[in-house]
Amino acid sequence: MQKLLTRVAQANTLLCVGLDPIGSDEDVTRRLAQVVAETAPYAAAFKPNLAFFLSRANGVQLLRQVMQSVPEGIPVILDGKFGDIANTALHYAQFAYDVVGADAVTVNAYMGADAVAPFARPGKFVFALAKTSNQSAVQDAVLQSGEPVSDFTAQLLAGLDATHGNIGLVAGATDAAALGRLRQLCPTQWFLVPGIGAQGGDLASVLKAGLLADGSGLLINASRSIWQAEDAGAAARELMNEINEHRTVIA
Ligand SMILES: O=c1ccn([C@@H]2O[C@H](COP(=O)(O)O)[C@@H](O)[C@H]2O)c(=O)[nH]1
Repeated sequence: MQKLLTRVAQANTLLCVGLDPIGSDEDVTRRLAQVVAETAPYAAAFKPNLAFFLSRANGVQLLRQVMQSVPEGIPVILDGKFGDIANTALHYAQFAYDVVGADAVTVNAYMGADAVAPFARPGKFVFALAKTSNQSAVQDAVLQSGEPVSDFTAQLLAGLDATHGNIGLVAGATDAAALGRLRQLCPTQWFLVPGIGAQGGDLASVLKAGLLADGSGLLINASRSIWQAEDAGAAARELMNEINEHRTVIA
């Protein structure tokens, strides 16, 4: 969290650059280096999605190469959506932190607190899925108590953050109303927000619903819209500026 806060303050950005590489091994190696170098000045964080690396024979090697190319001081969130019993989760955590060297991970909170806790190592950070950006998200299901699963999960994650101090939420940009409810339930935690760009989330509504009073608290992710842009640096800069315009209005 300290690394993220320092980066956000120094570079004045809430943009998370998603790395979902597609193409031949040769193209991907070159494009990854290019996208990281061109977007780094505008990135509060990078988010490589593990699936796009594991689908290649040299995936873990490529991921470690990416880690080395990220400039010092920019946090890397490994988007693995890990979720298993604690004994197994411990091994996923070792992979993410010790093998890859990530600063943070995404975790699936579906299996409960003990599945999240192994990732909450001191000095590391966890973004746990609370409300995903896909249309058929099961977190919209309503419990007998009358609250949606997403809100129940958010309360679980607020409790975990009170214990560990390093738990944030994943909240999709495609449902700003739900994101606003999560903000009520988790008034200080950081949210990682995918769904802007290719998935059509509305940036203004998301920022209005989720920004903290000091204009922080959200990491806005964009993957395909940057990866596929002719000029990745320009795409990142434009999105960062758009986010900052809204931050100025809201703060
Ligand atoms: O609810 C979620 C959780 C994670 N993701 C991931 O974020 C990026 C989004 O990519 P775009 O190209 O910007 O749509 C991708 O890695 C997803 O797996 C998500 O979209 N929604």
